[in-house]
Amino acid sequence: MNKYDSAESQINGIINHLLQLITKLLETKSGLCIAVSGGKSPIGLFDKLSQQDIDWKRITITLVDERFIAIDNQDSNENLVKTHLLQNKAREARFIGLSNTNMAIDSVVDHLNANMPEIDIAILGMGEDGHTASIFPCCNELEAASDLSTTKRYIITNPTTANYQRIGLNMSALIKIPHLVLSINGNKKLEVLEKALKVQNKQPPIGLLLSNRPDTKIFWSE
Ligand SMILES: O=C1O[C@H](COP(=O)(O)O)[C@@H](O)[C@H](O)[C@H]1O
Repeated sequence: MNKYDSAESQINGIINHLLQLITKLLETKSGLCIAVSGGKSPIGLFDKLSQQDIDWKRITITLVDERFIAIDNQDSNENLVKTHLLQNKAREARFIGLSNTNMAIDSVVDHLNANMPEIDIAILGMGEDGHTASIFPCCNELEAASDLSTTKRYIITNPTTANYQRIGLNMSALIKIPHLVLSINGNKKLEVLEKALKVQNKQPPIGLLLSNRPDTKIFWSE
């Protein structure tokens, strides 16, 4: 785990890692798909990442998860990404969102499962309950969302401790993404993460992810 003494140095650490990784991957691939998390934590990272000299025309940005709400809603992860990441130099990136409230949620998920590109890099977050993406320890869908044998990638979850119905990548899809970055802040989340690193079961979801992907690059600051 990379621990930093300020959020600014943590962001710089993640950016350096991403710049090296993206440059290397673009030597052999014509384009890359990067899935990012929403919530409140990634705002500073998005603002800084948007200013980097990256060949953004070759980058597709998508989300690891989304709330099933209109995209102009303040709580929409798409809204957050459009406001903070798809700005400055990153305006040239392509974006694929996950929510479309003009369609029934099942049809949206079917469409995503049939059409979404493979993801090369995911920037994950974690809640204080150990959820990652929209796989919440409290949700009734936890067992299905944690089934590592499923070939479907996108699922619906209904968290009981957070608002909104969600659409997101399931655990099987998350652990197959070649490059995983986990960014977390605060002592409470550090405590949850350190406990989760010792478990092998589905509780909390971040524990299942990290036990399957010990190569995940973790960045923390208070
Ligand atoms: O609901 C969500 O929560 C997690 C963590 O969010 P944060 O505000 O505590 O950083 C986030 O990673 C996920 O994408 C989001 O939809």
